[in-house]
Amino acid sequence: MESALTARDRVGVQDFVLLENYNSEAAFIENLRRRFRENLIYTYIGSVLVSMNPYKELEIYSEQQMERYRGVSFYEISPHIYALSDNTYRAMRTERKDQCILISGESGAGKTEASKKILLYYAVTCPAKDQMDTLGNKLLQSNPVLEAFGNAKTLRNDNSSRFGKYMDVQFDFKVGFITFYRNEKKSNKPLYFLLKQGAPVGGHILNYLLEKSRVVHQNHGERNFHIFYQLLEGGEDELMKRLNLDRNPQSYNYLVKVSLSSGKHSKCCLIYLIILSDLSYLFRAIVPESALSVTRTTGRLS
Ligand SMILES: Nc1ncnc2c1ncn2[C@@H]1O[C@H](COP(=O)(O)OP(=O)(O)OP(=O)(O)O)[C@@H](O)[C@H]1O
Repeated sequence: MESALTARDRVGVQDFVLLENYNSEAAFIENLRRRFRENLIYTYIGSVLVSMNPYKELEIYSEQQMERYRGVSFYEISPHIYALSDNTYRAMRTERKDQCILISGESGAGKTEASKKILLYYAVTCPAKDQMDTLGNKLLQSNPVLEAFGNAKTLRNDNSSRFGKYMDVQFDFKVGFITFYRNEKKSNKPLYFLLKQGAPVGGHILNYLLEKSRVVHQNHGERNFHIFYQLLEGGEDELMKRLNLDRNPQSYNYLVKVSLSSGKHSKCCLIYLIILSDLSYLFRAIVPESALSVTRTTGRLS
């Protein structure tokens, strides 16, 4: 198992706990900066992962990288969101307790991307049950739908989530026993329960605090929810005709700069409300329901 840290991994300190000047904000920032210059965007503070948005594609999310982090202890290898994902998964299996990963940060920090990386890690590395082997993929594939209705371009982020998201992934388990033998005699104890499978079998995505006001008002330089533009751009001709829509977003006040008193029509608002009410059914179809859920906090990102 490869666990050696390269010289590059050792730029600065990879855990702020090891920072000599640990109570200096300047030293903290300087360490982040030194690592960031080397495209090392992850640094630990103990079990918390600090992530910096590189705003460019880095070659650190491949399947080979996932393999590197599988089953390896947190501190043996350079900090990574896969390390946190793997650690959380293993804690769930060994402690047999629900786990929670809390992702926080300002707009554009990379929270949504981080959550996708975590899901991708589970989709690729967790054992899969035959009938459910695409669950991780289903959760991932639901993202574009959610983002169409809940994301919009803002001044800080071209794909800003305008709602809070709670997502849980449920894993199956099987209770097993180990019976210990001493001198070929069966001992009464101990009997251990084992979490044997650990395959993702279900999940939920809950949305809350959707910024509904964006439908009728956006700040300068910002846009309405993606779905409006996607509908006008990609909707089939027949649908466009039925909804009496024209393809040019400029025709709609709500898709350019809004003036509520203007005479232009606001059909998109109505369409949005109808589609939004259908969304829960759509998700029920994509994401099957099942048993376990998550609560324990193990880390913070971004
Ligand atoms: N790990 C990463 N690698 C490369 N680019 C990234 C990464 N994380 C984020 N980005 C870039 O930054 C953009 C903003 O990230 P993201 O949408 O995840 O931010 P956010 O914290 O969810 O913002 P908001 O709170 O506004 O929704 C992404 O669209 C992507 O271009």
